[in-house]
Amino acid sequence: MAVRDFEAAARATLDPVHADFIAGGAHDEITVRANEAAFRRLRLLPRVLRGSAERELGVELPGARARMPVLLSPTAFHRLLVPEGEVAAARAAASAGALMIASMASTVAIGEVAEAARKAAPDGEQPALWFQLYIQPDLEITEALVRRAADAGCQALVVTVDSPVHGTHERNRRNGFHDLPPGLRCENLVDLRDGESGHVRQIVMSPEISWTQVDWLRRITDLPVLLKGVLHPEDARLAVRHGVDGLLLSNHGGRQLDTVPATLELLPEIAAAVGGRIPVILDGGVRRGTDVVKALALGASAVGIGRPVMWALADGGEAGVGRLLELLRDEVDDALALCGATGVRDVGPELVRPPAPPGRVPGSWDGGPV
Ligand SMILES: Cc1cc2nc3c(=O)[nH]c(=O)nc-3n(C[C@H](O)[C@H](O)[C@H](O)COP(=O)(O)O)c2cc1C
Ligand SMILES: O=C(O)C(=O)c1ccccc1
Repeated sequence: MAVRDFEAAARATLDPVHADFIAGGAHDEITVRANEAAFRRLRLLPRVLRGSAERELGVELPGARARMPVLLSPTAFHRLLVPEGEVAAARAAASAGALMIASMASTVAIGEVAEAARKAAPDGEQPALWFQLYIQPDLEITEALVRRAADAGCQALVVTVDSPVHGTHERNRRNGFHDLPPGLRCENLVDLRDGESGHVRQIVMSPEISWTQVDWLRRITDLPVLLKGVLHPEDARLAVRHGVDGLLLSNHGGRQLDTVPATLELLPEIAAAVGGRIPVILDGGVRRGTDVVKALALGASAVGIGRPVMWALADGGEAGVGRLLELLRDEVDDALALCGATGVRDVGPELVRPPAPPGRVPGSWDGGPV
């Protein structure tokens, strides 16, 4: 079993329009492919004779602790895939001790998602749950959303900043997929402010959102604030200066600006810009335990997965996501053991190498006299 088996299984059952919604990216999908390709290119160079009987897989993140370094990046519209929607993902995450970032564009209200997570978590464990936010130009609406997330018990806000406009997904355009089908809606946006019961607002993506609103958000909430979608090292430095509590280094799975670099390629530069002052979490193209170890080695505190969660949900609901997380947990543990590492904090850049250049390998025997 591998993550790619979940994709194949999901494709066998999913409406092809929904499969395209999940798989698709912006325009030519160059960045979609680049994310996975960057992991495939990089090589691991293990240490030997220095491991331990068990690996420490737990991570401390702003406001939350998780039992594994793989978290669920925010993804919209889970009820397209299974009737329980986000509740199924939240239960599986809480049982596995994985952090879930609930999407603002969730088809179950954040209060219900949090309640499901609490019930599924082992006794005495607080489920790790963050809320993803698109700052709305109407700050009263934004504040009401923040209050809903805080009241639900979310431990941090993840502000997605790579979406000043909607990404152009040509597959959706070709398929005529523009909205949720009747009966499903963005439940977090129901009955916000305008009183009219049952009224659902549209999520507004606005190019006018700036650091001013990020500063404002930091003033109106005590929750840690992370930014998702910072790619430029200069913006990473600005984020630190604005008192942001963490970065989710993400290109939205190649769904916003096409042709941006793979997140793994940017990681060393972003980690250097941040200089350990705040955690950097990476997502985009993570499909194997070895991918997780590569990202950790290059400076990530944890990694996120997007599409794999959608495939696992489509394939088997809560149980499917449970199997996916168990698989990745085992793969990470295995890769760390094979690297001679005692845990997620025991890996550094010395464990990765670029592939050898094509042609003759330096230092190898060239066929001449020995
Ligand atoms: C179907 C789908 C829906 C998504 N919805 C959201 C969302 O609501 N908010 C958000 O910030 N990112 C969203 N993303 C981006 C993910 O959070 C994440 O950055 C990306 O999927 C990671 O790449 P991966 O799919 O290769 O793991 C979505 C991605 C997919 C595939
Ligand atoms: O598809 C996406 O990537 C995404 O971020 C999104 C946001 C809002 C509604 C639906 C999808």
